[in-house]
Amino acid sequence: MKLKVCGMKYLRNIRDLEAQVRPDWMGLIFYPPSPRFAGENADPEISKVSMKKVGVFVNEPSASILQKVEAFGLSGVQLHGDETVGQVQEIKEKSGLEVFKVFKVKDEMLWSELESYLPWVDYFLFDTYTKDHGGSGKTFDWGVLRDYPFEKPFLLSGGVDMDQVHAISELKKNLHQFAGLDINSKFEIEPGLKDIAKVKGFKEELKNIR
Ligand SMILES: O=C(O)c1ccccc1NCC(=O)[C@H](O)[C@H](O)COP(=O)(O)O
Repeated sequence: MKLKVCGMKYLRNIRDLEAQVRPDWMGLIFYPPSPRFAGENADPEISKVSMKKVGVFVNEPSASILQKVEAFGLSGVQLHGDETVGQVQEIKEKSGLEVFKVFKVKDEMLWSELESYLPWVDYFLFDTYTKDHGGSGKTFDWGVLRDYPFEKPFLLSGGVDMDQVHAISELKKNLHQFAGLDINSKFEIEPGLKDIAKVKGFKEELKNIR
């Protein structure tokens, strides 16, 4: 299973994550209202970190997204708001980077609404619906994913924690498109600062899931 550690903010914590865990991706939040906002007073050394860095954006104009791609050396873009298919296509075509399009789950999913995004995304990412857009620590009913109709791989997010490893393993048995997890607030000491030992323990657990 792949692992994305989202909401990283501090250079030292990022370096520890890189040295001790090296997940498939780390996420930097570029949404100013978030307590994990990484766009202000960011250490310029963050751009030199060799882990794959995904920028997380909420309804941000494309020009601003592409500027952050350059400034932070991003390898991917996560669109976490109500971005249109047209904007997702524009970001994919202009950046050529990995694109993660997020859909926030309330009670059910209208899968047909995702279909037109398929050509422009590398992964869908399913998170819990919240008015703050993300980082809620709340889990949605994963049963909604049972009838996921596409071959496009997806990441699961929203309050993911250590005690869900068994449920994750069960979900994976029935859904080969389930490619990985995106973790955040359940692995924090404070917003933006991750408990590296806990993240490392989670990655170890994921190794046993096929
Ligand atoms: O983390 C935030 O503060 C955040 C704010 C606005 C948009 C997205 C945000 N996080 C992006 C993520 O990908 C999180 O990992 C995801 O929402 C799950 O977070 P959590 O429920 O805390 O595990």
